[in-house]
Amino acid sequence: MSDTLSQLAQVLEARKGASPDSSYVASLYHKGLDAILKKIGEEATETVMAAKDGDKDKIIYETADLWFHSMVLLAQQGLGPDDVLKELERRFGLSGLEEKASRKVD
Ligand SMILES: N=c1c2ncn([C@@H]3O[C@H](COP(=O)(O)OP(=O)(O)OP(=O)(O)O)[C@@H](O)[C@H]3O)c2ncn1[C@@H]1O[C@H](COP(=O)(O)O)[C@@H](O)[C@H]1O
Repeated sequence: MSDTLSQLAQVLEARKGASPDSSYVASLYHKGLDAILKKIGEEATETVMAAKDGDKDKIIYETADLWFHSMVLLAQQGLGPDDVLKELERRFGLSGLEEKASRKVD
């Protein structure tokens, strides 16, 4: 897993013990699942709008917001980015793309 995702996941885990007044992430945990899902919906919509505008910088910014809030959801559910990466790796292996990708490099 990327160091950034791994380190962010550790911070998100640590925020479970923080006061809602001291941290944005802790305040989201405190508000609960619906508040986290609302943020994911908003950030997904903003990502779509950025793509429709063809604004690459904004696509990156909004996708980062979307990934971040998805990671908050994973943490709140007792999951982490490694669970999602394992699923992607499983699909990658199943489709034979791994083999095709390595052949392309050769
Ligand atoms: N990566 C992020 C990150 N990305 C986005 N955000 C927050 O997500 C929110 C995005 O919401 P919007 O785009 O709707 O902007 P907004 O209008 O300010 O938000 P709202 O007032 O509507 O909530 C903003 O408040 C951002 O600050 C983040 N907040 C925190 N992190 C990481 O999480 C770590 C822990 O954060 P804290 O819990 O705040 O210490 C930090 O060290 C960062 O690494």
